Order: sequence, then structure tokens, then C-alpha cells
Amino acid sequence: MKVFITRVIPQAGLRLLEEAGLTIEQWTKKRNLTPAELVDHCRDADALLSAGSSKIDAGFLAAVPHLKVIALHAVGYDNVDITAATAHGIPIGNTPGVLTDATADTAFLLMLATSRKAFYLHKKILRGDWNFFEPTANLGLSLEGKTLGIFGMGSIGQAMARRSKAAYNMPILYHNRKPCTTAEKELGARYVSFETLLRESDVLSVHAPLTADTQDKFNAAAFAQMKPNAIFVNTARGGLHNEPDLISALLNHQIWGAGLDVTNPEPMHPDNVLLQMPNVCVLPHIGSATVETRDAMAILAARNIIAGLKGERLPAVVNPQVYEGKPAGRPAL
Ligand SMILES: NC(=O)C1=CN([C@@H]2O[C@H](COP(=O)(O)OP(=O)(O)OC[C@H]3O[C@@H](n4cnc5c(N)ncnc54)[C@H](OP(=O)(O)O)[C@@H]3O)[C@@H](O)[C@H]2O)C=CC1
Ligand SMILES: O=CC(=O)O
Repeated sequence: MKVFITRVIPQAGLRLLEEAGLTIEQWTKKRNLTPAELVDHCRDADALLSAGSSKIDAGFLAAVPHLKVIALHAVGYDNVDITAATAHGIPIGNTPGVLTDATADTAFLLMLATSRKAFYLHKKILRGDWNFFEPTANLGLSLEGKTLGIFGMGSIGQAMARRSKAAYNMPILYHNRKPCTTAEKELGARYVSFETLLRESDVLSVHAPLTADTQDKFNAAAFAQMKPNAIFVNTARGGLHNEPDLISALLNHQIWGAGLDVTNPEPMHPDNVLLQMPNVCVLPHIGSATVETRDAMAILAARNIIAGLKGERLPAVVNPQVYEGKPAGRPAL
């Protein structure tokens, strides 16, 4: 059976696929596949391991009748039409849990780096602009005791809150669609409305998935309600914030700074004005990018593929409804 892999992934995952006797075809070019190329490579594939943001929509699924399982090398699945995959009887696997700590570390890093203008000051040294000690220059904001707001108190949101409380004794507010009792018990987190989250957070860190409900959630109206000293951190998806509105909010001092691991579009253009702002830190979507975490993601993705091809339930399945009332596997449509 053939697995098509859309990027070079760690050996740890490839080894498992090889040991399972699967034929591996990997896209190794340093550019994204076009939608037509993805269909071409998947036409005779039994499984797809998708590492990246290729669109997996109804048109694609209809064009690849051999495909029995799709494993994402990611936890987010906003690039997949889950309803269509379920209708085609295709289980979708993802990689929850194994990347939680690395991604929360990235959010924490961005909060701290932004609060101290770290990336801008690094560029200042490179320009030869470090001349003498100035007691009133290069000042950032302290985080001790400041209020952290979490939008999306799931696995990564809780890990970010845990770090921030331990490091800076930050009181935690959060907003989800439903309350998270674990975070309330463990972290004393307080469930609030979206408006209260905006109004009361000194740091607002975004950890909800990109969905129709969350698209552009952080727009001009939202930034206008935030504190002028607030730091906005997004390690979820760039589609949750409206970039022109974020730029205006920073230029108009409606908020103080922003730390972004995700942008819209990705990659961000090097001329983007955000990259010139002192109180902005941008990273190239590296939330889960540690050697250990990427190995663990590749292993879980490979386990999802192997289970799917055996007709077994995936260890991490996004659409368990695919198993309801019918044998696992792709029905004849
Ligand atoms: N930068 C990077 O490299 C990475 C980015 N990510 C991103 O982080 C996201 C979160 O991952 P993870 O913590 O594992 O996911 P979880 O599913 O554990 O948490 C998501 C949280 O978001 C909440 N949520 C969902 N919809 C809404 C909504 N409409 N409004 C408010 N809250 C909502 C959920 O609560 P409820 O259901 O109660 O609303 C849940 O608590 C991923 O979807 C992915 O996009 C993940 C890993 C790496
Ligand atoms: O963005 C990364 C993910 O795992 O989702």
C-alpha cells in the first residue's frame, strides 16, 4: 500500500511506516504542492500524511477514490472539510497532546519577548545602534501580577496559563464556548464573556481553533475594547485576527504590542509593517518546532496511518463519527 507524504517529516515517523511494509512517496521540493499536484500524487495512494496547510476539501476527496485514511502532522484541522471526509468514510487523524508544551512555550516566549521588545532591540544592535546606557530608553512592560486572558482554554491554553501563573503569578481569565472546570480548579481561572476578556486582559493569548465562529474574531471592534497597555499573542491561526485591524490598533495605540507565531497569509511578506514595529515579535509558525516534539508528531501521524490502513480506530481521530453505525473504511459512494 502507498502513503503519500506532503513534506519531509522526521525519520522516526518514516521508520514506522517502512516497518509496516508501506511504500512511501514523499514531496521533497521546497515549495507547496499545488492542488492539482496533490491530486496527482494521491490518485493511486491508500493513505495521505499531510504536513502543512494543503486544502483537503470535497473536490479533492472525490478525486482520490483509493484514499482510506488521512493523517495530519498537526493538531489543527481547519484545512480539512471534516464533513466531506466523514461522508467519504475517511478517518482524519491529528496530533493532539504531544505538541502542547512546545506550543505553550512559544506563546510564553512571544509574551515575554514582546513585553521587552526583544526582537526589535536585537535588530537595533545589528544596525550598530547600541551606543550607551540610557535609563529611560528601550523600556518594556513587567508581567508580574498582570492579568492573562486566554481565548480557547484547551490543552495549549491551559499549558500557557500554567506557565504564566507559575512565572509571574498572573491571574487568569478565559473565554471558551463552555467553561473548563479543570482550569478553574487547577489555576483558579475565571470564566468570562468575550467582552470582559477583551476589557480586562493585560495579555490576551489566543488558543482556539480557526472555525467559521472564530475567523476574524480579533478585529477593529475587539481591539478597540482592549487596554492601551495590552499585549496580543496569537499562536493559534492567523485567521483569528484581522491583520489590517491589528496594524491600525498598534499604530493608534489602542493596544501596546503583539506577538505572533501565525499570520495571514503565511508566509508573511518581509516588507510587512508589523516587522518594523518595536513592540511586535513575529515567528514563522514554529509553535511545535522542537526536535523532540516533531519526532513525537511524526510517530503519532504514522500510527494513525497504520491503524487506518488496518481498518482499526485511529489513536487520535478528529471525526469519530466515521465509525458510527458502519464498519470503519471507505464506503462505495
Ligand atoms: N502555532 C503552532 O504551531 C500551533 C498552533 N496550534 C493551534 O492551536 C489550536 C489549539 O490547540 P489545542 O489547545 O491542542 O486544542 P484544544 O481543542 O485542546 O483547545 C481548543 C480550545 O478552544 C476552545 N474553542 C473552540 N471554539 C471556540 C470558540 N468559537 N470560541 C471560544 N473558544 C473556542 C475550546 O473550548 P470550547 O469547545 O468549550 O469552546 C477549547 O478549549 C489548534 O486548533 C491549532 O490551530 C496548535 C499547535 C501548534
Ligand atoms: O499549527 C500547527 C498545528 O499543529 O496545528
